[in-house]
Amino acid sequence: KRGNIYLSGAGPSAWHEEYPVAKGKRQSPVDINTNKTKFDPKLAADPLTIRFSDSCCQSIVNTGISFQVTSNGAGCELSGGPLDSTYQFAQFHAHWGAYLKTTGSEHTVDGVSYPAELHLVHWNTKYDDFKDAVDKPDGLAVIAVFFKRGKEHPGFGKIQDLFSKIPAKGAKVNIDFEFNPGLLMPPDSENYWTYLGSLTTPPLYESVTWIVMKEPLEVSVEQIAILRTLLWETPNGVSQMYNNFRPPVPLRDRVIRASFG
Ligand SMILES: NS(=O)(=O)c1cccc(F)c1
Ligand SMILES: [Zn+2]
Repeated sequence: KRGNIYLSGAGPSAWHEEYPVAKGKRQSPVDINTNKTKFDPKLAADPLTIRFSDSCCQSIVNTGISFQVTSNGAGCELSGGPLDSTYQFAQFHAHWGAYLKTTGSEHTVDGVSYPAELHLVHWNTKYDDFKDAVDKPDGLAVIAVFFKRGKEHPGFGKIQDLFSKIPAKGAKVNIDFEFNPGLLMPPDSENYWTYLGSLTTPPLYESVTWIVMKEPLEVSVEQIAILRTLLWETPNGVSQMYNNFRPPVPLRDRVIRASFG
């Protein structure tokens, strides 16, 4: 189906036809070449403040390109570090690869992919709401957390238990248990890279301050597989959802800063 932005036409490499900004100066994701990142003591001096709450996740929806846990943002705010304003939590979703493949994440580190990447999306409260913020240069802040195969993550498993209830694009269910997205942060969330980028899906607005956690979060190999039990439409009909990631694009005239030395 035309609707699948990763599988219709030539996929991400064709997005520029409809969204010329795809070839812009601050696109995402990028490869994080750790030989070229620059430690910024200012980031260490003003630590990132990440606040989540037990009651901030209302529902989960199949967006047709990922799952999305949506929040009213109550008590979930992000400030400090590279941010000059307070950003409010809006949603989290993820991107992942195919069975037995190592690809799946959007950002890479020294050319290496992780099997999946979680995005926790926040909007700048200087704007009225997410929709107003989404296309402004300082509109969004997204925390990216790499998933790595390892021990099971029961917290994320609670969210994955809902996947069977959202089998198709547009399907949505309420989350009637307490879930604190803080569970999805890696043990050490002080070490991160940050740079100015964009949404990684159309419309690719250049509105995101990226905060990429250095430490991955461990989830089990089964949990990586369960991501692929979500379904999406493809040119050959409904099938398992995977490879919903944009590969890295040129860094252009940007330096990725590190909060650690
Ligand atoms: N994948 S992402 O850059 O986090 C993203 C894409 C589209 C909308 C949004 F709020 C976040
Ligand atoms: Zn994303």
